[in-house]
Amino acid sequence: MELNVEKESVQRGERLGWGKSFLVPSVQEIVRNDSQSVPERYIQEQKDRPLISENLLASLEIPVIDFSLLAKGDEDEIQKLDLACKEWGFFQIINHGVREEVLNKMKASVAAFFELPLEEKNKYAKAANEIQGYGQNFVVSEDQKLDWSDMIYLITVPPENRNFKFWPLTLPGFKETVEAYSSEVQKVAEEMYGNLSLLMGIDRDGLKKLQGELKQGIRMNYYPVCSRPDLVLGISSHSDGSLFTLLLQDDDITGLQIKHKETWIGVKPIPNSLVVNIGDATEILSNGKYKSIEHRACTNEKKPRMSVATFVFPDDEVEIGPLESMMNGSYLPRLYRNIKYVDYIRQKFRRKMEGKAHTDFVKLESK
Ligand SMILES: O=C(O)CCC(=O)C(=O)O
Ligand SMILES: [Fe+2]
Repeated sequence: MELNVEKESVQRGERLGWGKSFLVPSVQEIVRNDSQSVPERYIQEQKDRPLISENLLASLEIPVIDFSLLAKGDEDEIQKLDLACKEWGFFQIINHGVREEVLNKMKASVAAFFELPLEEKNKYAKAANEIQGYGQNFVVSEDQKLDWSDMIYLITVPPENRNFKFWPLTLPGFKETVEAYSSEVQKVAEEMYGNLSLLMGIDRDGLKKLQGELKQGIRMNYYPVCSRPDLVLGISSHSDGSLFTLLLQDDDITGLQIKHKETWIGVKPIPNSLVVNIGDATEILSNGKYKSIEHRACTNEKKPRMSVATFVFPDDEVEIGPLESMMNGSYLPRLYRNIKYVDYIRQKFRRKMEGKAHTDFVKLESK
């Protein structure tokens, strides 16, 4: 119902953008002013609180894929990728080709941005009706619990979609570094796109032909220290709306947790690797074979954590739906309806981040 109303207004030619979010205070600033107290709005309901004290099944580790083997067409590695996407929806990639120097510069640039005084960062603040810029997204009501993090989100590919009013251009090297990182990560994304095509039974360039070139947005997350990491979440449980996401994280802090077989598992970083996770769009294209997995980020008392999430997604106007090759009569019936990508994303941004509620929205009733 709601979606139809929105479609009509798009037809009337209104530019709605991807979504809106209430403006909220900087958590970094809250901690700077008072490092001990945790305001009520950040204290999660009991059921959502992280299990900090548990060992989080540390022995269970997500798969590791050697990306250089995929690029060579190594059959065993492609099978490993299939299993990683199917059973886990999350894996770490090594030998991905993004230069170590670029990874380090990217981390340094993100750190330098968040170190800027608040007045300076606020020059790049997002407006309530935009998703790009410095601030927080997915805040859709006044009484919703808030995440213990700040972020800056920038659309990076295609380059003509960059909106430099949100880029801290006065920060030395920031633009060059983000551009270099964006283009090296995009190559990894292209390789992944090709492999996903093969895994879904179409030609290597099949997804590109069907869905067009990959778009890209980079979300830089900053999680300040928290005196009560047992009460808050850095990012609430959610799945990504992307085709897939490539995450760069600090080497020495385990903050990311994924829900695997109903249990939260911590993702221990492998230095210089990237974490890849399947997004909602791939879940829909694959007719549910590869699921977008719920994940969240936890905080700690000792050290702020940063992460860089690169989301790759199709064009707004592309219709996503299960590929023909992923449906097969009564054996593999269609499980999701088709939806224009921009409509999917708009409904996603209209709700708070809430586990898998978003893919359920396009799921068909029948099992
Ligand atoms: O910081 C992390 O580990 C997770 C970030 C994330 O899930 C996101 O930005 O969508
Ligand atoms: Fe995410």
